[in-house]
Amino acid sequence: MLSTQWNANKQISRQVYQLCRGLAQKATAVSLEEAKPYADIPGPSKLQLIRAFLPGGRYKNLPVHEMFLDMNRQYGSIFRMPSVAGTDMVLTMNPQDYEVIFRNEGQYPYRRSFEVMDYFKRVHRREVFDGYDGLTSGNGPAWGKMRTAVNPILLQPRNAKLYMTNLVQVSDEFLERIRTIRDPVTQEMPDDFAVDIRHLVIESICSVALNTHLGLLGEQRNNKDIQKLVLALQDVVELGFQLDIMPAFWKYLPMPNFKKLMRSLDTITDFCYFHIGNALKRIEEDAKAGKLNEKGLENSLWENLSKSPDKQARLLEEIRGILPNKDSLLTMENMRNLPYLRACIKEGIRMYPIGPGTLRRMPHDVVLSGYRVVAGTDVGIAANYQMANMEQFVPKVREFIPERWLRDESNSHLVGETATPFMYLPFGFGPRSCAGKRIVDMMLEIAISRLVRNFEIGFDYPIENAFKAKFFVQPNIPFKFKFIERSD
Ligand code: HEM
Repeated sequence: MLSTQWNANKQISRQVYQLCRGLAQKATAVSLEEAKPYADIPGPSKLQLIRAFLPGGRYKNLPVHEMFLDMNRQYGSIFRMPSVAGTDMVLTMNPQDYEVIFRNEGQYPYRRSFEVMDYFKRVHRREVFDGYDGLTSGNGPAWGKMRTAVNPILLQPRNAKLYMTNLVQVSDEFLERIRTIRDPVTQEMPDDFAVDIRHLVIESICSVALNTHLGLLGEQRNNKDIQKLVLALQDVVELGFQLDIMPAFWKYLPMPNFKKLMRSLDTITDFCYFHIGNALKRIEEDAKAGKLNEKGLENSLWENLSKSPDKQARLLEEIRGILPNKDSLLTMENMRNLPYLRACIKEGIRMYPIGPGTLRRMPHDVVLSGYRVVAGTDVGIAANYQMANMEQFVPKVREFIPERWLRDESNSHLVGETATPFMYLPFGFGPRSCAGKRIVDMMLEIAISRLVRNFEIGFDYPIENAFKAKFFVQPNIPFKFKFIERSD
C-alpha cells in the first residue's frame, strides 16, 4: 500500500517536473532570427581534421566513441566536422537538440548514406541494383514507397511468428554446438568462441531474410564459400566506416582498402542474389503445391549476466515461468510476458552499443544548441555513446543494472530523464528507425532465454576490455564462457 502511494507520488512529481522542464525549454527556446550563425559552431578546421587522422595524429586508430567524447570535451556539446566525406557534418551531444532534430525530420527523413556504398550500387554493380538504392541508402519518395511495403512484413508482431520457427531451430543448433565444443573438464568454450557467436547471428539473419539454412553451426562450418562470406561481412563493418568518415582519398587514388571493400561487397551481393533466387523458386513451387501456410549483441549481455549471478537467478526464475523444462517450447504467446529478460537486453545494448546513434539531413533551418543549422546539413547524434559512458546521463553508467528499465523498481530512477525516445537510440528513431529491430529482439530473446534455461553461464576473466570499437564494436578478448548444464 505504502509502496503504491510512493510510486503514485513519484509518478506525479515526475510529471510535474517534465511539465516544468517543457515550459522552461519553451521559454528559453531561441528563434531562428536570434540564433548564433552557423559559422560560429566550434570545431576543428579541415586541415586539423585531416592531420588528426594521419599517422601520429590525435584520432589515428582511436575508436570513434573516444574521438567524439574528446571533441565533446574540446568544443562543447555541439561541434562541426568540416567537409567530412564531401559535406559538413554537425555533431550534437545535447539531448535537447535530439527532439528538435527528430521533430523536424519531415515526411521522408533523410539519412546520408555511405558514399562508398552508393558507388558500389550505382557504378560497380549497377546491373544488379538497377537504380534502386534500397532501404539503408535510399531517400525521398522512393525510400518511402519501399519502407511502406517492408514495414508490415518485418515489424508487425502478427507476422513475427513467420520467422519464429526458423529462429528457434537456429538456437537449438547453437545449444548443440556449445555441448559439442565445450571442454569436458572446465566446461569452458574454446578461445575462438566469438566465431560461433558470429555464426549464430549470420545463421539467424539468413534464416529470416533469405529463408535459407546455411549450416554454419554444424556441418557447413568450414565450407569455403561461407567462410568467404563471413570474412566479407567483417570487411564491410571495418572498411565501410574507415573509407566514409575519413577524407575520401579513394575517389582520386587507387586505395587497396577501397578495392578490398568492393570485392567483399561483391561476395555478399552474389551470395544474397543466389539465395534470394532459390528462395523465390521454393515459394513458387510451394504456391503451386498449395503449401503456402504459416511455415515459417548477445556477447555483451552474456558477459554481464555471467558476472552477475543474482541477475542471472532473477532471469532464470522468470524464464522458468514459461519454460518449466529445459526443452519446453517457446511460442509467441508464452514469450509475451518477459519484462526482466527485455530489461537485461536493453541494458546490455545500452552498455555496449553497436554504433554511435544516427544521422539526419535537416530539410529546413533549425536551431540546435542556440546555433542556426542550415537546411541540408547532416546532423549526427551520438546518444548511444553518451548513454554508455557519461555518468551525467546514466548514473552508475558502467554498472549492469537491468532494473533501471523496469517501472516501479527502486532502481528505476537510475535511468531518469534519459528514458525518453529521443535519447535511447540503439535502433534509431521514428519512421526511419531500424527495420530489423523486431527480428533482432526476437533473436536475442529466443537465444538468451534458451541459454539461461539450459546452462548456468559463467566467465572467469576480467571484462573491462572485452570489446574494441572502431565504429562498430568487435570482440577484443577470447570469449571463454563457461556453460554448466542445469540439472533440471
Ligand atoms: C543489434 C542489431 C542492430 C542494430 C543495433 C541496428 C541499428 C540500426 C540503426 C541505428 C539504424 C538507423 C536508424 C535511424 O536512422 O533512425 C538501422 C537502420 C536499418 N536497419 Fe538495423 N540494426 C540492427 C540489425 C538489423 C538487422 C538484423 C536488419 C535486417 C534484418 C536491419 C535492417 C535495417 C534497415 C533496413 C535499416 C534502414 C532503415 C531505413 O532507413 O528505413 N538491422 N539499424
